[in-house]
Amino acid sequence: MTLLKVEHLKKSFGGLKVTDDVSFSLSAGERLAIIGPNGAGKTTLVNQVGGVLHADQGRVLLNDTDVTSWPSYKRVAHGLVRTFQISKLAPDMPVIDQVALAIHQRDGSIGQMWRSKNSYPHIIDEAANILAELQLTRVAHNTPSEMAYGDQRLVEVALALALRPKVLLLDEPMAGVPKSEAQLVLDALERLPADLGVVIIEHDMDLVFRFASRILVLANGAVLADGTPDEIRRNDVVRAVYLGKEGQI
Ligand SMILES: Nc1ncnc2c1ncn2[C@@H]1O[C@H](COP(=O)(O)OP(=O)(O)OP(=O)(O)O)[C@@H](O)[C@H]1O
Repeated sequence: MTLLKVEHLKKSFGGLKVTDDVSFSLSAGERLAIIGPNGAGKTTLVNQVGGVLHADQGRVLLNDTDVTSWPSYKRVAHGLVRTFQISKLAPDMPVIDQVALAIHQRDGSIGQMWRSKNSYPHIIDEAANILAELQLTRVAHNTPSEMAYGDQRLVEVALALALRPKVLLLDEPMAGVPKSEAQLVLDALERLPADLGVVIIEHDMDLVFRFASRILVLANGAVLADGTPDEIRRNDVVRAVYLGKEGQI
């Protein structure tokens, strides 16, 4: 089942074409990595898909509904949720409360946050389950300011999952994560719900080639290649333009 369709998106900043006729689709359960050199247009593309930025031309379809003109909050309500490269966590609030807040936001029951937690046990249970799926139970009652950076990035994923996405856009989940914590993040990402469609922007090629079922390579805003990790690894044009002639992948 196709969850997301991007058709002929175009975006320019002044004379600079940053998205140049990009099309791709994403099915339920697919893990699509978008890779490309710095400045290739990955973030700009994901911003247009998420509705943070509007395309000059082209369409974005979510479950066959044209959402091109929709603001991001409306796309979120229809199952398209993204995380950001820069942390948006509240530094001093226990993470289980932050996840509960996201669930309340989703359900339109934010007013209940002022009551005792005993009055919304189902929400606290759901928050605890989301954290458990990401192997974050051990830090559920910690605040981000006292957590390892890799765990903080996973809490961002937990907040996104609390919104019950069908499509999750992950913007560089490994950015800033020390090598010693990388395995933990990858393990958690591999445990994301099987039917979720995931689009990931990532520079860490270890993660990309282990996590992705398909890879879209961008260069100068245009699609250079779209294929399975094996096809991308063997693609001479990708090696020459992006990965270096020796092909470090
Ligand atoms: N608001 C803006 N105004 C003008 N130019 C912009 C703007 N946002 C991005 N650009 C330019 O668009 C191009 C694509 O940027 P983008 O951030 O999408 O690339 P990227 O592939 O995500 O890069 P990186 O891997 O470094 O994050 C770059 O040349 C960038 O300088």
